[in-house]
Amino acid sequence: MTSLLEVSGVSKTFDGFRAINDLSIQISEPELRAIIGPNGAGKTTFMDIVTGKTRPDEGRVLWGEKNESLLGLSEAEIANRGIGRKFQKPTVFEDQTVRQNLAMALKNPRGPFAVLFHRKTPQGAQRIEEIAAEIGLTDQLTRTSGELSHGQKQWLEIGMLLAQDPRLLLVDEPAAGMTAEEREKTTDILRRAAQTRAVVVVEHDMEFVRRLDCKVTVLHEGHVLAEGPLDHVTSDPTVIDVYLGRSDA
Ligand SMILES: Nc1ncnc2c1ncn2[C@@H]1O[C@H](COP(=O)(O)OP(=O)(O)OP(=O)(O)O)[C@@H](O)[C@H]1O
Repeated sequence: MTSLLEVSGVSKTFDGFRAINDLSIQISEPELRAIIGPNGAGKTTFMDIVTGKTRPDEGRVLWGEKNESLLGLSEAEIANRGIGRKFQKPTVFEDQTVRQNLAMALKNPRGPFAVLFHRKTPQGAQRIEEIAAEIGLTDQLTRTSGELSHGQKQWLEIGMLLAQDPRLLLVDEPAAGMTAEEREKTTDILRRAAQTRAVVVVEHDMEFVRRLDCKVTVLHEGHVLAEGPLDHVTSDPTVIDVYLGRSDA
């Protein structure tokens, strides 16, 4: 495991309020990491900073073997480096089939016409089958995406991100609105995806985080409060005090 993303000493103030406060987080490759913390802890802002949506006031965000700074890059440039983000709400093309959605998302050879022709190549078709298997939608490939359940749409969107072959996948509250069975399948998908890449999951659902069975980072007031296995962080008195004991946890 080598360090893929290194966030160090990052701070961000909004209108005098310090949402991120001297935050340092390192993500390896491959790795599955869960980030938990009470409302307002800075989880979304952390992802906004990594993806270039929000510029920090200070600190470093370094990427890859060459320790490239992501801070001067646009959101598109950062995405091109191999950072994919899954927002809470699924955004698949509802009128298109599952196969068409995956075909559109496949990483294509660069060039103006490659996108048009790529879909028809045998490699593209094979990759679609592989991704469909990875997200458990093999038997849904010909279905119109709008007909899928909420969970299936979430998996399709994860598949569309996997099609881009990201080195780091940021996933925001994947379990929200899912049935228990869907949540279980989602943990399987994320765990599998994290065997070959870095996957960072922001989640409130503790049972979901437990099933992810990975290193957990607890954020509080924009700072890392505790880090380690779930049992370790959940037995930390400060974590219990600020997070687990609260009704919004
Ligand atoms: N663009 C912004 N302008 C002003 N304040 C902001 C902005 N973005 C975030 N904040 C504030 O920064 C703090 C951290 O917010 P953030 O959304 O990162 O927390 P979070 O841990 O993701 O919370 P939640 O679990 O509720 O999604 C909050 O107090 C929020 O109100």
